Amino acid sequence: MPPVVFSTTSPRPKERQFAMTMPIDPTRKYQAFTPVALPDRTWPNTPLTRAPIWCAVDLRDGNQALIEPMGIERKVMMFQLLCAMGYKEIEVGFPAASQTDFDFLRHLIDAGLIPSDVTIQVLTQAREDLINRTFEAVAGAPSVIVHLYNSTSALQRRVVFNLDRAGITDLAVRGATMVREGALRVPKETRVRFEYSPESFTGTEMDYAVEVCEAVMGVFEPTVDNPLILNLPATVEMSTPNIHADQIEWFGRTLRGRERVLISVHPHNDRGTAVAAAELALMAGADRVEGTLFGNGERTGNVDLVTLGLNLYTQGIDPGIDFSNLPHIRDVVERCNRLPVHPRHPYAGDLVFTAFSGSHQDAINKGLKVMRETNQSLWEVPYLPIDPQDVGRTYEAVIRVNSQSGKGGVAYIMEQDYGIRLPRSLQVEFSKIIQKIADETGEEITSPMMWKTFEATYLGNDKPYAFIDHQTFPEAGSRERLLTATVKVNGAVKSVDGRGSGPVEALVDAIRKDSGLAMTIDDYEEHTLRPGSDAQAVAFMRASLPDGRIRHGVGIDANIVAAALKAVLSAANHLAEA
Ligand SMILES: CC(=O)SCCNC(=O)CCNC(=O)[C@H](O)C(C)(C)COP(=O)(O)OP(=O)(O)OC[C@H]1O[C@@H](n2cnc3c(N)ncnc32)[C@H](O)[C@@H]1OP(=O)(O)O
Ligand SMILES: CC(C)C(=O)C(=O)O
Repeated sequence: MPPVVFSTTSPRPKERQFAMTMPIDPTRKYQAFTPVALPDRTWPNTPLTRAPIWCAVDLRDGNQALIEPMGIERKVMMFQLLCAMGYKEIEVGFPAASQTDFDFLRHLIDAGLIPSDVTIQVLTQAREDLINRTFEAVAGAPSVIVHLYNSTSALQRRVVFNLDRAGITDLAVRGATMVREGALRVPKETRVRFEYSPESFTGTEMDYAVEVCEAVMGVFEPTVDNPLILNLPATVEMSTPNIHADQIEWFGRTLRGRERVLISVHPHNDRGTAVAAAELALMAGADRVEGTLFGNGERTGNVDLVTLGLNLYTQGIDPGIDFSNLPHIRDVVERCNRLPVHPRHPYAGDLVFTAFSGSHQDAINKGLKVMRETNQSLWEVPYLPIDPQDVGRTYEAVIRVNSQSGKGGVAYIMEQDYGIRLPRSLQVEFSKIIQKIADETGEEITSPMMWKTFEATYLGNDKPYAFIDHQTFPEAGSRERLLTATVKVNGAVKSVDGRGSGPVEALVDAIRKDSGLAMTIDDYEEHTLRPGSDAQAVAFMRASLPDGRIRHGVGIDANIVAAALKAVLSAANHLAEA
């Protein structure tokens, strides 16, 4: 497979690179979109409660926009992915347009690759030769939607077809008639349904859009049981999503025989609001959505079916599509399209479950902890609109550390990756060390880098004192214990003696006698690193000098007393350095 490309554009001409002033007066070059008048719109008060009928058009609209259109192998891979995810209507191509599309369709049919509950959809223009070829291509398929389109917008009527409204209606009606007749020629076992798109619907006067669609309905004679799909494409997204929703509601309210059609939408993303447009269109009465995985498609793309589906899911609505292995879905789509999915793409991007910033990390960390501790099923974690595990991601990359991070992020990684629950005051101290490194390097601190720093700072700081062994003895006539520790002092092995109520206090006493370091232990915590009999213990000491300076020490050992004594020496070494 060729590598996935991240840049598909040529470099800009040099002289334009730094020109920051737009030379054109937009008030003279562009005009505001004229909305349809719908003051009594009802869609704003109609929440979404169920998934629409989905139609995946990756193999047609997505494919026609690729730098390297898919060959049969990639097409089969995409088709099988879409089927596995649960799409039941899949536009597989424009079979009359290219031999590859034709051959792919024949391969799907002849090799029996179409599941019995999946309907394939094929696109054709309103041209006799193309329609005839389309029917050749679909013969033998179990269930087909033949999708006829012609542009109806004022602009295209004028510049592309040089026809008036009546001329375009005539083109559509003739096309529909040819499609209806073509359907009579296919073998009986192939169930044929029809779809008509007044292409460039968003640039079409609404009264004319209704007029041409009613004329096409007159040919297909749909019924409630065998409805015609009227697909209303935002071939070019031209307005804010609310205006698009007004168009859809207006169309549905005006069309005669609304109950005999399924209204489908097909948003493109020219203004970057295709998802919103689709959602509001569904509120406005659309029954069906055509789109592609991750929004591949002409120019800025089609509406993204993954985002739409998971937006429903996160509102507690079953999208009817399986997104449980989104990394795999993304991988297949990237291989088929030879285009990358952006790291910030909703739900699927590499970085969408990752927090670098301190306050986000802190909140996520606390949220996950509450979820764990309370065993609650309702997902409520700050900054994470969905549980990453629901889409096949892990919590591994949820928190990553750079100069924007705080103690919460550091604590999370130390616990998650190394099982070390840093006490709060040590979190503060260690995160400052990490932040300094991140600031100085300007880079991310990966988990192994963090561990190396932790090790070097707290476990490997062996000057002047390094622990070797210890023994404790009761002291006759006293409740205190005597301790003899074998240590290295700046590399030389030596015994030091002290007394105290326990081994920790006794070692502090021994150090004071040996070096004069007037250290006291302010706090002490210890926990096992792994459950089991050979578990290691990790001990944390917070120690201070009389002048108020505070330092921490950490010790790890299979013996809990030895772990604590190592932590005392680690803290002593830091204080000696201070
Ligand atoms: C919005 C969309 O995505 S629509 C789907 C678009 N997809 C594609 O175009 C991909 C596949 N297309 C193709 O391979 C080619 O365009 C073909 C095979 C379909 C047609 O190729 P050609 O015959 O060379 O026509 P070409 O596309 O250059 O020209 C378009 C002609 O068809 C006419 N036309 C365009 N759309 C339609 C239509 N829906 N119905 C009838 N005629 C149409 C145009 O007016 C123009 O006519 P003219 O030759 O009299 O000026
Ligand atoms: C053919 C139609 C549905 C289309 O692809 C579009 O308008 O974008």
